[in-house]
Amino acid sequence: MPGPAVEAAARGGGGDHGHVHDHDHDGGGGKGAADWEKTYLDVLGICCTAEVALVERLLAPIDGVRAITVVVPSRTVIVEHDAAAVSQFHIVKVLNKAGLEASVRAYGSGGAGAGGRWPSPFIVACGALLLASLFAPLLPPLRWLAVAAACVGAQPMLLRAFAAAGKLTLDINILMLIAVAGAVALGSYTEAGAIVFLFTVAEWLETLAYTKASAGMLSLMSAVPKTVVLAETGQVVGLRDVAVGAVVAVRAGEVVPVDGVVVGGQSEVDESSLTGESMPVPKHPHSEVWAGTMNLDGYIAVRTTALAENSTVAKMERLVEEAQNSRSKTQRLIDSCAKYYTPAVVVLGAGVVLVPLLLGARDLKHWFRLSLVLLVSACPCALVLSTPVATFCALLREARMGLLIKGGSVLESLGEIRIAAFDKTGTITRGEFSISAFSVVGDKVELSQLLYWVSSIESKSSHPMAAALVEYSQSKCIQPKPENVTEFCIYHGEGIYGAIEGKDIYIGNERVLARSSCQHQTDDAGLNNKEGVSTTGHVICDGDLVGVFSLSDDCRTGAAEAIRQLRSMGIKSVLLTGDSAAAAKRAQEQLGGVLEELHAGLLPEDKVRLVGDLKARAGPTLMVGDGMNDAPALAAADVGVSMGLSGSAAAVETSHAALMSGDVLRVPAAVRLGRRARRTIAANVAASVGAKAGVLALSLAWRPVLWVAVLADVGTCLLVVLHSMLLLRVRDHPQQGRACGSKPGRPCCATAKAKSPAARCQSAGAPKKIAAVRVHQAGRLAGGEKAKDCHCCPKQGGKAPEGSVVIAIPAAKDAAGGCCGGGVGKASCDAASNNYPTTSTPAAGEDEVCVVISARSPCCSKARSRSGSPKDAAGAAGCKDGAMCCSGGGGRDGGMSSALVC
Ligand SMILES: Nc1ncnc2c1ncn2[C@@H]1O[C@H](COP(=O)(O)OP(=O)(O)OP(=O)(O)O)[C@@H](O)[C@H]1O
Ligand SMILES: [Zn+2]
Repeated sequence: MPGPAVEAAARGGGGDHGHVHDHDHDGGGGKGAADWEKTYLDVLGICCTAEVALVERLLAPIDGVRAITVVVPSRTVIVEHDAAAVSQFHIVKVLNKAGLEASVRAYGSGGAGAGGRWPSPFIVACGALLLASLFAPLLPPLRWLAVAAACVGAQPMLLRAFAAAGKLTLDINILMLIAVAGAVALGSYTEAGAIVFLFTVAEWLETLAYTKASAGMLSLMSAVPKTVVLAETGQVVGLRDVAVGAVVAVRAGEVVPVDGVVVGGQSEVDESSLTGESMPVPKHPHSEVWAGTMNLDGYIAVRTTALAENSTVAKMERLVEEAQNSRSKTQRLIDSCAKYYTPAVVVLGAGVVLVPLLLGARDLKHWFRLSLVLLVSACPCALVLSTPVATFCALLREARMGLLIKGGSVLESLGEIRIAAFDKTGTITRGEFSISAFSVVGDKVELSQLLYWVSSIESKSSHPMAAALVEYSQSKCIQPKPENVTEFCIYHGEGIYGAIEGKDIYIGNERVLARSSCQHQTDDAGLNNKEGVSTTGHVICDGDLVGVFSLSDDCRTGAAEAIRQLRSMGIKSVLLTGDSAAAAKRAQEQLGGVLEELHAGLLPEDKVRLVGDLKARAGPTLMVGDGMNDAPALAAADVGVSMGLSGSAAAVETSHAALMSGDVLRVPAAVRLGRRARRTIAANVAASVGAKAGVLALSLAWRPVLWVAVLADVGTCLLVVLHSMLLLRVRDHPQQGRACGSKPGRPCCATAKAKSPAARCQSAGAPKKIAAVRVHQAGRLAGGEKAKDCHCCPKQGGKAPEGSVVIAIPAAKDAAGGCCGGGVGKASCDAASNNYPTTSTPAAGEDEVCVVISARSPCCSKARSRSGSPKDAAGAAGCKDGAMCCSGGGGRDGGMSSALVC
């Protein structure tokens, strides 16, 4: 039996997947041979995976059909076909001839079917006849009514059974019909009627449940209008014909048809279909808007930034579709078991009759009955559905929360996460920088000249800092002229380079200073001491430092709470940032010290390596990031979550899940749901296997009862579906989640409260020492090429990426009592026991300063014994009692968790 959702490339191979149209019939035709169209069909006759093969065998031979996708959980068949060669109605007709009850889904209408709401006349008649037949003890001929009930109710089953038999597929309908025939042959008419009635009623109830689930699916993909109004001319054109850069008009109450930027008017837009966020978002010129969101009030003119088929909502739709088709590990395992289960049980059923028959057993009726029970139990329906339905519901729930998960296996991994790594800029923080200072160094250039250069070059960068710098210049009445920039280049983790008016200009952090071979000793102490500074930037013109600036960025609302929630679930959080140690530190302060580790100054490849280390050290790793520099790390993590709408396209592309809003609290919620889905699947599997085992045990221990077997089969099917649907009702955030996160005006709730002992500890001693960290780092990197040769504490075996700053976080005083996990050596352990940051002097001949800013969790002896090097052992031994452990338990690569600054 094939999987519950199988994509069958039927014809013409897998050509261009990028160009897929929705199923509008009028807009599509006559554009040449390759006008592929996608038709969505509700097919009520799909009971379980058995019908997948049937649907494929029916549709694949049709000319003009390119691909068939069967989504069992939502009973949807998606057919990609050439509209000119084969119409939707022909496809529907073929399916209906096989009794599959197919209908074309109208765009925006509720899913699985118009016919689902009330039981079909067949079911009603079957029930009525069966009820009447129960009076047979009073009037014996009434018992024939039960046979009539079976005949009437079995009509739809018969059609499907014939179609399946014709295609040489053994499906549930055939099995049930054999059981009915057997019951009649045995003279148990009531039982025959009961089998049919139970089966059809259960099927109907299942359909009802599915309808509900897939209706949610469709409301998620809110209907994007097919036509748009061009703002300038008022002309109405087809959505597909809208070019990038066209300006379209969106009136109040209309759905935004394309992704774009507002160029006129203002309004509030409901983005809940994309982000799951119910608060309307105000839009004014320069705001971004997305297709599929609802313009609530006011008129806006939108300049499109993407073709309709590349809009975010179209991508979402494709993602959700693909997610339904990708099978998880558990699902694959179950499917391959199911493949052997049915034939095995059918053979067993035959054997149970044949062997006693050949041996001349007396009680043949008993064996025949047992054989029928086995046949009925041969459908692994509930087991096969146990995973996909739960996955479908969980994915749907996540999507409604604004998190698009690319498949069941990702969901499965999400439930296993042990450690979470967060990017800083744009993930933990808003990525909305404000410039706190911008000054000229030396007298080579004027401020206005400098701002003009910087803003012109930054206009070409998509880094969050760039937008702030451009805006700052504009606020000083200086207009950037990106067209004057003749050369442009991005150095990841460093900054940018641009040539303008014959000048070579570098903008970025200390690394860029080194790159530009600027000999200037950085002297930005004045900037550093300012309250709230996070990042310092440099402008180098033709090898001379000509400007410095500082920017700050606030934490996202709920970031601290999200990390705290993760911690309460046993998941540690670490920070991986390309930004400076000072900025990392500031974020940590704002968060109230909730992060276990900070890693700063990382290049994209360092992030990948650290994610690999986390995986080896702690197990399944979650990575949340937004930038281009996060993309490789997102791919490397077990689950990479990108910040969808605000994040870079590369991050969204390589991640396993995309968060459509800036609400980081969705991350712990998603993990919770992932865990819940795992439990649901486990319970489903247990119930479906248990039911079959129970029927078998009952048959052997007492006597085989057919209707009990049928009830167990269809009953567990129904149970599995209903149980899975509970996932749809999981609440977004637990109560505590919202409590402080939603208070406006506070960047991070933890900062405001500053209740945690860690935070108190920090405010006592940390900031001063932290400044020392930064100075050391800056000093080192400003040294030009030396930065390249310097390894951070080589004793660590190079675990800490070159040039990075690793800081273990101040611990709560009451958490003392651990040990030093290793890597940092004795000096640091001693430092650690002081509970505040300490700088140890460099050992002779070493160009490094190891800084330990204490640590968080007490580590266990197990972790200690694992650290291999004698040096580590010595370090561990030196700080047995009272000393703190380097966070992360100082496991195999405890070096990573220590604080090292060269
Ligand atoms: N366009 C730019 N203008 C000025 N400085 C830049 C620019 N791009 C990068 N930088 C400098 O390079 C540093 C590292 O950038 P990178 O994109 O790797 O990380 P980030 O976005 O700051 O942090 P995170 O990794 O947390 O997202 C920045 O902190 C900044 O100092
Ligand atoms: Zn079934």
